[in-house]
Amino acid sequence: MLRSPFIYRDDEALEKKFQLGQVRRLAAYMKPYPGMIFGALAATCGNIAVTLLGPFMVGRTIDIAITKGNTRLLMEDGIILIALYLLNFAASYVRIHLTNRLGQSVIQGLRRELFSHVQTLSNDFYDSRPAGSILVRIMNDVNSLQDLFTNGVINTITNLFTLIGIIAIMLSLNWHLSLVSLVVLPFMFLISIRLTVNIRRAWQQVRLRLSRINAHLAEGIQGMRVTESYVRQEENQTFFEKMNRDYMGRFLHAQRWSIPFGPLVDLTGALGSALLFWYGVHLLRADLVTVGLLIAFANYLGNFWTPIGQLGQVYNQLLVAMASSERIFQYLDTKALIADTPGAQDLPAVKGRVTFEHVGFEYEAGRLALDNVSFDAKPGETIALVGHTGAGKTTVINLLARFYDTSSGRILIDGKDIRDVTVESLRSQVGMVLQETFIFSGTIMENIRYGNPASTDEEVKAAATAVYANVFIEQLENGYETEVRERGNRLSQGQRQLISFARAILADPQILILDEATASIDTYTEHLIQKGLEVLLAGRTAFVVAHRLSTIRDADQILVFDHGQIVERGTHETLMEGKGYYYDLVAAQYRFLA
Ligand SMILES: Nc1ncnc2c1ncn2[C@@H]1O[C@H](COP(=O)(O)OP(=O)(O)OP(=O)(O)O)[C@@H](O)[C@H]1O
Repeated sequence: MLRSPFIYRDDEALEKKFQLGQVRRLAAYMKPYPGMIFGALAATCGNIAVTLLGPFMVGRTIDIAITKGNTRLLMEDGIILIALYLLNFAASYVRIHLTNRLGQSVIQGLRRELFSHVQTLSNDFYDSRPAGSILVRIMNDVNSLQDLFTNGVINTITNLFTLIGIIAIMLSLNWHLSLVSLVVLPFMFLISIRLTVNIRRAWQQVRLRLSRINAHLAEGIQGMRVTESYVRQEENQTFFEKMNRDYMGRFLHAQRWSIPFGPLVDLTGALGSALLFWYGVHLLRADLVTVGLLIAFANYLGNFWTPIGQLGQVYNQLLVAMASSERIFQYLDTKALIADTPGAQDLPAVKGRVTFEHVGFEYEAGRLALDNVSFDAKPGETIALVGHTGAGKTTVINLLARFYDTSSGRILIDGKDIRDVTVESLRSQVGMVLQETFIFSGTIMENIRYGNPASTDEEVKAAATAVYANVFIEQLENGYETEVRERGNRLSQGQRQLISFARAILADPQILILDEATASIDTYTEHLIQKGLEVLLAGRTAFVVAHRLSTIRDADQILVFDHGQIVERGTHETLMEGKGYYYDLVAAQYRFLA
């Protein structure tokens, strides 16, 4: 059986208490659309008018036209009623159209803002949360605000006015009868608020179980190879079935809450009508009311339910929106750790000198990942960074690309502190070839062009040819137009690395960061990579987290890291002669990779 570590972390509450500040902040998103709001409100006035006037007209028709046999008036009232309901239809059409447009516009704007903000956030943000949770916020949390923006605001105004209007008309027609009719009102409120809260919570639990199943499935499918190799299918199946049963149980529980809702509403409505007619008949006998008035009251009573029910719904939507918007605002309020300092200027075209001056860095307070690191790389040099795992090599390149800022010391490019230049101008001149080359869905051509979107097909092909990637690309069934699916599953590690070389050539940065792939690559591709690498490194200042002895051997400087410090430096020859740390490292790690 899989135990607790495999139970997914439901880190987020599904609803939160009402908070006025948050509501105000949400409401501000509707500000850019005054036209739609006023249009929808105007249309809603049409609906309110019909709800208020309809029963009154029916009552009048019964009393004056039908009871007294006035056919002319009957015709007139008939035409007025038809006109009223046509108006209602037109008003509803316009209102629904406008509120949907409003809801979608707000949601689209919010999602755009969220995505563009998340794109500016620094690595520390992505380090601390799984991609799935970011995705959920941008999609699900924003979606869950949709109802509120689409119906919430306009419906609340409509419903409040409708209720006040109905009560006012009823009181003005006959206050005795009004009080009797209003007896059921508190029960209606109670059912609407209490029951729907429980129903909502029950369905939230269902959705939670469903998202756990989804998370488990996603992980299960991604990790299928590991599952198969450890023969863990049966355990996985048991765990999945447990989740499945849990989901079913929650679904049936939610159903049990939902089923009585409709009948209870009907029952309360029927009780109200019974009460109204029971008392009404007394008044009728005493000639205090007319039949028409009684029927008008019954209609008004029927019209109570919709606004009360909808107000209950808005209340529910608000509680859910509080939780979702809190999470959304949390992201929007997260400041990018790395941002342009005031007065930052563009980094001029780089020559390629890179200097680290007493650089120290800690990811977490108190744990130095780099400690007093200094070196100077001249334009065009290749600097190999070597050391045991966790020694600090990746940290050096993370700081150079300014994914993080140094905790102490400074980094200079051509003598300029990288914190004084704009992040964009820095990153556009520092190319990166990472171990795990990300391949986007699309063709090989598009994937290479990612390095420089402005390049022509010929330039893409020239770049691929320069790093010997053309050799394997031309053997694919559609050459450069071959579709590679998400993450490039159909390409080998070596082929992906060649594509990333071509990308980098196309981007043509003066400073290049290269994290060599460690995966074993067949000798032929290895040979291509070797030749491609020479072309790629030529004429650029390159920092290579090297895993091939050949790359290290050709480097102008080798920096040997241990526990965040440079413990040795020099060329392959001088370091080997020294028979120190590097010598041992090569003997232990790189012997077979030569
Ligand atoms: N995002 C992070 N948050 C916290 N600590 C980190 C983070 N990334 C790295 N570290 C820590 O910083 C230290 C240096 O890590 P770094 O990734 O620079 O090592 P490395 O030499 O590149 O190792 P490898 O060869 O395994 O990639 C390690 O102790 C590591 O645990």
